[in-house]
Amino acid sequence: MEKQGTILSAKDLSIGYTYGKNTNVIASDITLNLAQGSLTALIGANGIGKSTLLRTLTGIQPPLQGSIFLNNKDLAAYSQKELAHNLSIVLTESLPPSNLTVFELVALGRQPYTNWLGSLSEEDHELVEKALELTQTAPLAQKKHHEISDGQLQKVLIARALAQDTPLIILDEPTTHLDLLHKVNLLRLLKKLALETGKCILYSTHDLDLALQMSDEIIVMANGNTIQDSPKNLIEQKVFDTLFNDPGIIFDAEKGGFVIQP
Ligand SMILES: Nc1ncnc2c1ncn2[C@@H]1O[C@H](COP(=O)(O)OP(=O)(O)OP(=O)(O)O)[C@@H](O)[C@H]1O
Repeated sequence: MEKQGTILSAKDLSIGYTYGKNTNVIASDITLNLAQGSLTALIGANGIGKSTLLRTLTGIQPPLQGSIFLNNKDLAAYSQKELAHNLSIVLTESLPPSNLTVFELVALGRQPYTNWLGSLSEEDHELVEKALELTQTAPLAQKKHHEISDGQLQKVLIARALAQDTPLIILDEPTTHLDLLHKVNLLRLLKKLALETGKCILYSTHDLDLALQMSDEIIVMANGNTIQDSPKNLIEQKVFDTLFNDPGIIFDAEKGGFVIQP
């Protein structure tokens, strides 16, 4: 039985790649539970398997073992259209060249609901405008998307996910390319959206100090195991002390951040 308010859960999950008869297991025994209205960070060293896990949780690649449930239904049983009504994905990759305005880009989030001509109903228009407002990108609406900064584009892509109106939003490294101020602003926005709209938001990041301060929960991928808990509990369990396997990178539990010994 799933916990109340659970949007996404995985049990005894193994993730990785198969080539013919060979299997490369990247991580196994992953159990996680993401609730409505929560902001969860996914952290771990380069190459540990964060993107592989996100690709598996979004149905882009199948799990090697175990089960994933989205809104109480097996992820494998979703059609593409149903999935687009339940899950939106924000990637950091640059967008293909186009002349779309910010409004048009955000309106693409309505595609799973529009008719084959892609014309927007009144409700679609309202949802796009609301998404622009929530992300404070309404003043950019008529600009071409290639005329805005990286920080603004991240917000616009989040607006597109909001316009898609799904209970779960997954973001792959949304703070990459941003300076500290814009990283903080983006995480504040995600936290506010989780709180005010009740959405379940999962994002991967290398900004550990920020993840510790801004997230409700953290999923830590480390060699051999994956743990999910609140930042406070993870600090108490000393999970961060051995994250990098380097005696010169020390976690200072009092400051709640990493200290480097040169
Ligand atoms: N398409 C693929 N086919 C086979 N192996 C892959 C593929 N993509 C990634 N891998 C391997 O899976 C492992 C985990 O990679 P992944 O990209 O999931 O890590 P990550 O934690 O997201 O890394 P980073 O923080 O550097 O983005 C790596 O050993 C990588 O070489």
